[in-house]
This record gives sequence, C-alpha cells and structure tokens, in this order.
Amino acid sequence: MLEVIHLTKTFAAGLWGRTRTTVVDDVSFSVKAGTTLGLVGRSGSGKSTLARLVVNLIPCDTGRIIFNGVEISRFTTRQMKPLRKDMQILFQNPETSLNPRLSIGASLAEPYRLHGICDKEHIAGQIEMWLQFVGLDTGILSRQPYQLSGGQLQRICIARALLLQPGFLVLDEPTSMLDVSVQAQVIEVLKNAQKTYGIAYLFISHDLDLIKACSDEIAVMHRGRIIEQQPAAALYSQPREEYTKKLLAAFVNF
Ligand SMILES: Nc1ncnc2c1ncn2[C@@H]1O[C@H](COP(=O)(O)OP(=O)(O)OP(=O)(O)O)[C@@H](O)[C@H]1O
Repeated sequence: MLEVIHLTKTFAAGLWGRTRTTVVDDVSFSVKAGTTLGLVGRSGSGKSTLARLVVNLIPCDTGRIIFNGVEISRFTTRQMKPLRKDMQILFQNPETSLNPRLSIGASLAEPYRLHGICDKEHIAGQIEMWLQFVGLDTGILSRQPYQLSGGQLQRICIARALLLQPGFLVLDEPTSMLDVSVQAQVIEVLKNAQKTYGIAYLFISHDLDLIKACSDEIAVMHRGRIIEQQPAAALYSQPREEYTKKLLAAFVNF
C-alpha cells in the first residue's frame, strides 16, 4: 500500500534562516492494506512533519514515497489530485479542519465536487450513509461548524475523509482534543471503517495505551529517526532500545 524509503526533510533554522535543521532523518517503513502502523514519539520528534510528507502535503528533500506501486515523492499538486481520493489525512483539531463559512452539508459535499462527482441525488444518499456510519443524523447537515461539539466535528471530519473511500488514511493525533468517553467512540468508528473497507492507517499519538490498542506494528520516533519498529505486543513486552524503555516507563508513571 505505502512504502517510505530513506525519507529526509530539513527546515531553515536560526535567526536568519541560514542554517538547516533535520526534522525527518532517513526514515523508512511500510504500511500494508488493512493494517495500522502506530507512530509514537515525544513532542517535537517529527511525527506531524512525517505525516504531512507521506501524503505529499509538503515536499521531501530526499527519499522515496511509493503508493500502490507508484512513486509520488516528486508529484506536483496537479499530479496528486487523482490520488487524493485514495490517501487522506485526519488532523487533531477538527475546529480548524473544516471551513467555518460552510455548513456541515456543504463541507461533506465538497470532496465529491472537487473530484468531479456531480449527481446530487447520489451525493445526498452517500452523505446520509456516511453520517449514519459515524453515528450522526442528517439534522446536523444545515448547521455551521461552531454549532457542533468537538466529538461531533471530529466525526464529520472522519466522514469527510472516508467518503471517497481512501485506501490509506493518516491519523495525526485524531482524538487528542477530545475527552476520554468521546475518544472511545471515535476510535470505534475508525476501527469499524478499517474492518469494513480494509483501510491502512498510519496512526500517530502520544498516548501509548491508545497506540497499543489500535496498531498492528509500532514505530518509535526520536529526533527525526525511527529508532525501533516491532509488532505492537512485542514492543511493549520486549522493547529493544533504551529510549523506548524510558518512553514506556514514563507513560506508565504518568
Ligand atoms: N514549517 C516548519 N519550519 C520550521 N520548523 C518546523 C516546521 N514544521 C515543524 N518544524 C519543527 O520540526 C520539529 C518537529 O515538529 P513536528 O510538529 O513534526 O513534531 P511532532 O513530533 O509532531 O510534535 P507534536 O507531538 O508536539 O505535534 C519541531 O522542532 C518543529 O518546530
């Protein structure tokens, strides 16, 4: 599904931007269809930058990204457009992910329009089906984003990410802005979507319990590098790296 090979990203740094800091450093991994790769690491380790790189929202400096057998690393926005249907990203903050000026219905209809799907009846039926899938009813369609709770908004963002049926979805801290009971409902929706549609996830979180519950494999990121990757259960029972041991211990003691 997705293969990332020796990916590197630097940003300008220093007062005058004359030096460069490496934020993603020689990262390689792959995600198979229908599985979840969890990505953990402390704040600032480069997780969100990696998330944006793999779906080509920002360009990499070096390395390769291969999606369904096609190398997309140097694709332009125009070349990416047909692929956007199949690879989506869900951000942590649903409030800033939706256009505040559009009603919920218009926000959900937008991806269809952008991808040239114009049959209004078909779109209405599909939106209704996806709302049901994420546990919301159609009464919500005429509302504006500010009239919804954080949990409702994140479900709308999930519906919006899923409605063109992507094969791959990056989840960048999808529940970190939600309270615990709502978190569980949102995770359930994501798990159902994976089971029903065979979607591959790259799941980024600080929350090690959540990552353990949701991932097949887990990669640990530290200062821009993936320092360890193991099947989920093995990472917790037999972490290989000192850094991973400290990360797990800090979480348990938290
Ligand atoms: N556009 C940018 N220009 C310069 N530096 C950046 C840019 N984006 C991110 N960085 C820097 O890259 C580093 C990694 O940031 P990133 O957001 O990827 O980390 P993260 O692991 O996702 O952190 P968090 O968990 O807090 O979101 C940080 O030091 C950040 O300041």
